[in-house]
Amino acid sequence: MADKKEITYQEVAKHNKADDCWVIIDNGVYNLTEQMKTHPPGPFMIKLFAGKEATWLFKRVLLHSEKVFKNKEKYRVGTLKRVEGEKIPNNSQLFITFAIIIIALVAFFLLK
Ligand code: HEM
Repeated sequence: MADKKEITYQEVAKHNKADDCWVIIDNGVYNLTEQMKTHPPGPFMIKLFAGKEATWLFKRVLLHSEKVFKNKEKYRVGTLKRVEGEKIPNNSQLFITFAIIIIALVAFFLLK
């Protein structure tokens, strides 16, 4: 079964481009190359996590319905083979920092 295929982080990290984008959500590895092109807020949100861990933000986006959670299984390429002590990059903090700066700028210009 394709689902059982074990994929190392080293392999995921190679798929870090706009035309070849794999992400990690929980223990699954997903090929979101096609979904990135049609992603409602734009490709940027998914591109930021290309070849990386995306679980934290993916689960917190309230606009991600049950359907999105279920549908993602169609894009699953395998299961992540975790290696003890291996650090997997995650750009959630970068996203949050970026969002806070934008919100602060908007608030500044609206309230001044
Ligand atoms: C602030 C960040 C994000 C926003 C506002 C956002 C918003 C959305 C919206 C509105 C949809 C459509 C929902 C629907 O059809 O019911 C969607 C779908 C989806 N999003 Fe996001 N998203 C964000 C980040 C991410 C991230 C980080 C990932 C994974 C790396 C991701 C993966 C997906 C996937 C796989 C779908 C389903 C696409 C499909 O089946 O065609 N999103 N997102």
